[in-house]
Amino acid sequence: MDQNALKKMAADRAAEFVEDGMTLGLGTGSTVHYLVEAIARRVQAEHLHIQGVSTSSRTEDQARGLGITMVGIDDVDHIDLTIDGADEIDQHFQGIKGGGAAHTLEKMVALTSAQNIWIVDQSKLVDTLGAFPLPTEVIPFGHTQVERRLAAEGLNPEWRRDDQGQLVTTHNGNYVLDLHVGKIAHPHLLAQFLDAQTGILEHGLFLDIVNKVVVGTPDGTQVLNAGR
Ligand SMILES: O=C[C@H](O)[C@H](O)[C@H](O)COP(=O)(O)O
Repeated sequence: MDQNALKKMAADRAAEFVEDGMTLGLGTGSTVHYLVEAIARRVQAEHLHIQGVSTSSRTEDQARGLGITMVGIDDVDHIDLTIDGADEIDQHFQGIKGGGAAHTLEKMVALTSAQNIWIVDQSKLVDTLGAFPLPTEVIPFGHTQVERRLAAEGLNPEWRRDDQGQLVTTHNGNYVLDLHVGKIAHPHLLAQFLDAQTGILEHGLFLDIVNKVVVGTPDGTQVLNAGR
């Protein structure tokens, strides 16, 4: 079974957690693409009244195009449930996100949400975080100084570039600095360090956030409860 089939399986299962009347946070990425399709099918078939809050223009455009009502994050007083993908999830349900450079908006939506579900294929489950380079979003002013500071700390920073070699920019017009840190033994300590760095708008460590993980496996979907 290919990876996309597993992503779709997880997305379809997670769409079942959507209830009539909910304000929903919608993440970003290839797995969320299947989720938005699955939610749109339910909205149409069951005449659900839901509204979505997006984490990227990609998701926003797709959801609107499929007939899902979308509202801005500053126009809602709460979000009931956010469903998003992830790049890595460890045994303690801590995660890395931002492979699509959307982690700042995703974290804002996740932290506003009463519940968070992540949808992944089984390859995203790891013992220890860090094989996936940790994304950080860096403001353009002084970005080289930020890179030097992180390099001096041994965090092996590398600017993310597109196929033409241009620096990737985020929704906010900032750059993405990926940290090749290897195994992250103490994610909270690293998060604390990165949170304190002037110039880093946000990093992709999502700690103590997710409530449930829906995993696509060749034997079917698994729903893992994080116990929070
Ligand atoms: O910035 C992107 C997001 O954090 C994605 O949710 C994450 O990269 C997973 O994406 P995908 O479902 O495409 O593997």
